Amino acid sequence: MSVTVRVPAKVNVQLAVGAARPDGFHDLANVFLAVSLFDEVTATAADELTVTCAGPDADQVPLDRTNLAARAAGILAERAKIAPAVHLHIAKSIPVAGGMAGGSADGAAALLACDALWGLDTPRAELLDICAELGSDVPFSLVGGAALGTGRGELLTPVEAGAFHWVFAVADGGLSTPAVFREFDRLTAGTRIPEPEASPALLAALASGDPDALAPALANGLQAAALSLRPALAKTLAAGTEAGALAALVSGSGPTTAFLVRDEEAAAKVAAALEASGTCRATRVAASPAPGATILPS
Ligand SMILES: C[C@@](CO)(OP(=O)(O)O)[C@H](O)COP(=O)(O)OP(=O)(O)OC[C@H]1O[C@@H](n2ccc(N)nc2=O)[C@H](O)[C@@H]1O
Ligand SMILES: Nc1ncnc2c1ncn2[C@@H]1O[C@H](COP(=O)(O)OP(=O)(O)O)[C@@H](O)[C@H]1O
Repeated sequence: MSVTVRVPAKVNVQLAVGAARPDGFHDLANVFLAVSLFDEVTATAADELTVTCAGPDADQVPLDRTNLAARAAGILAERAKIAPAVHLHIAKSIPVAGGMAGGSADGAAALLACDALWGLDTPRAELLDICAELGSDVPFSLVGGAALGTGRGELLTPVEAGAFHWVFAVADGGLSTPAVFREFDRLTAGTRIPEPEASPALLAALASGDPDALAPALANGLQAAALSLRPALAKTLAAGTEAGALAALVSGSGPTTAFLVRDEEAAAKVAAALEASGTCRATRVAASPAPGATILPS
């Protein structure tokens, strides 16, 4: 018997970053938006916990117990006092280490798939607790749509979002999330860092579904740090803007870059121009909001 769960990538339409906390994390006002790039995780009964992965970036995905899908299965089994007897197969489409929460997505998907496979019927609140234990981004991967994440990003409040169109430029290689936060600390050392707060203008623009209102409100507090570690991303951002994107920003901790466009036609044009510019490895077109982790019919 198998259970397959489909789970979306995310872009952060606002990422306000506070000062480093004593536990090393940063308080955030993190406005997450799920986009229609999906991984699929299939859980199949097996003798022991194993992970396989397929897709263009599969060679960059760890297959041991550090894989977030494996960690999710391990934590759920331990709580239920059963053996994690499952094979997890990840059909990977979300860029790896790209600032689109692909590992988090697989963690949330594996949790939902194992819960169904093992017939545990774990309450939603408990699943969200396990997600928060796995990582700051993981609760959002479970719920999808659009949400404001506070605390380290794990405390979610749903927000309203109209439909938007996006192009993503995938960079060569990844960026380490902790390294980008460390670079943020270095760049802001000695400055007063305000408490992170969601922008009312951004939330109103998101709800309106008007890309011309959303474009000037997009803001990523980690962008300067990502650009400092990967200066070539500035060329990618410029290439997308020159091709007619309404706005360009780094997705989360990067190095994937995100381009807000008016419609599907503009998306195809901007994607083609980005590919021709030679400033990225590949492009992906997507729409938002996308649903969170969902069990597919068998
Ligand atoms: C930056 C964001 C934006 O959504 O995602 P990515 O763009 O990397 O996908 C997130 O905050 C990443 O969340 P996630 O990838 O789940 O991070 P975690 O596993 O919880 O933490 C990894 C490390 O990132 C740093 N970290 C993470 C979250 C946070 N609020 N403050 C931090 O300082 C810490 O150094 C931590 O040890
Ligand atoms: N299922 C997974 N898919 C991708 N990466 C994973 C997974 N599990 C653990 N990782 C590790 O997490 C790191 C960050 O990957 P990812 O979640 O894709 O990026 P980001 O944190 O930038 O959104 C990877 O470099 C990899 O070592």
